[in-house]
Amino acid sequence: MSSEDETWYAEVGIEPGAILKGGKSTYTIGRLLGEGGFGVVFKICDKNDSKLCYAMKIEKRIKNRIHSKLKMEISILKMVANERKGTSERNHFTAIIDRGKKEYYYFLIMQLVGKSLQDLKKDRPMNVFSLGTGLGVGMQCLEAVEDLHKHAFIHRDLKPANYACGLDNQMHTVYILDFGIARKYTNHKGELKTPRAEVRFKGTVRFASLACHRCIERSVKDDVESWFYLLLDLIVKEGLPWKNIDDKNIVQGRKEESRKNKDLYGTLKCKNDYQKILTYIDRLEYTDHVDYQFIYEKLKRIAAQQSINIDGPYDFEPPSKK
Ligand SMILES: Nc1ncnc2c1ncn2[C@@H]1O[C@H](COP(=O)(O)OP(=O)(O)OP(=O)(O)O)[C@@H](O)[C@H]1O
Repeated sequence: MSSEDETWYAEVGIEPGAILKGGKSTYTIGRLLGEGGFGVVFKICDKNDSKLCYAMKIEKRIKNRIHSKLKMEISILKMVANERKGTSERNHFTAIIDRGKKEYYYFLIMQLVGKSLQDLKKDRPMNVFSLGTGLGVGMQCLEAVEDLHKHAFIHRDLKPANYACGLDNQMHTVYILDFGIARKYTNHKGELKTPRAEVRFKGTVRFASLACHRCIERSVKDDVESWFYLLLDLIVKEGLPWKNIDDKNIVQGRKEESRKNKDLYGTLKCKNDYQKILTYIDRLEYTDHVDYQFIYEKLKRIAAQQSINIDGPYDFEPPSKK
C-alpha cells in the first residue's frame, strides 16, 4: 500500500457496496461523503436495516504514529456524550454509533448529518444566509464551541465547512465536526497548560486568529476570534476583506488593518455592535475565560434592533417546516 496513494482506502476494501464488520453490527458502505486532511468519510447503512444510515470516518494506521487524530475525535465525542446524559440542552455533537480498528485503518461510525454550512451557504444568493438564519446559526456555532471549551478542549479549526445542519427533523440543529487538530488546554491537574514559547501555524488561513498567525499559543479566546470571522462569513455579502488572499502573511496584515479600518462589516447594519464583540474578543488574554453570554446578548440585540427573528425556520429548512 503506497502512503502517497490518495485512494488507499479502496486498496483496503473500503468502497461503495463493500461490507464492514463493526463491533456492534455489520454495515454496507455507501457513497463517499468527503475527504479531509486526515480522514475519509463514507455514508454507510446497517446491513440488517438499510434505513439506519450513518457516517463512517476512517484514518489510515501509520506505523509508529502515536497520535491518531481519529482517536482524539472519538475521545472528545465520547466525553461529551457521557457528560450530556440526562441533560435536555441542545446537543451540537454527533453521537458515536460504533468504532474500532482494522489492520490498516481506524474507523468511527457516527450519526449522519446534512450539508455543511459552507455548502448550504453556496445554495444562497450572494453566498450568504439571511440575517435571521446567519445570526441564529452563528449563535449555535458559538454554543457548540462553548460546550467544547467546558470539556477543556479548543478546536483550532473553526470554519463553515466544519459545521453542518442535522437531517430530517434535526435540520434546525447545527453540529460541530472534525476535532482533528483539537487540543486539551488543561494539564492532568486541570490547570491551564503553560503556553509554549512558539507554536506552528495550524488551521485554515481565512479563519485563523491573530495569535495563530503570530505563532503564539492559542486558548479559548482564539476559537472565539475564529468564530467571529465565521459569523461574518455567513452574513456579510461582500465577504471577509481577505477572502481572495491565500498568502498567510498578507492575510495576517489584512486582519491587523481591519482593527484600525473597521472594514469587516460591508453593508451590514449595527456595525458598532459587531465591532463591540470584536473589541471584547481582542482584549481577551491567554488565561482569560470567555463571557459567552455577553456575545449572545449582543447578537440578540442586533437582531432585535432590526426586528429580525433568529429562532424562526432557517433558509435551508424545507418549506413544510416554514
Ligand atoms: N457525521 C457526518 N455526517 C455527514 N457528513 C460528514 C460527517 N462528518 C464529516 N462529514 C463530511 O465529510 C467530509 C470530511 O469530513 P471532516 O472535515 O470531518 O474530515 P477531515 O479529514 O477532518 O477534514 P479536514 O481535516 O480537511 O478539515 C466533510 O465534507 C464533512 O462535511
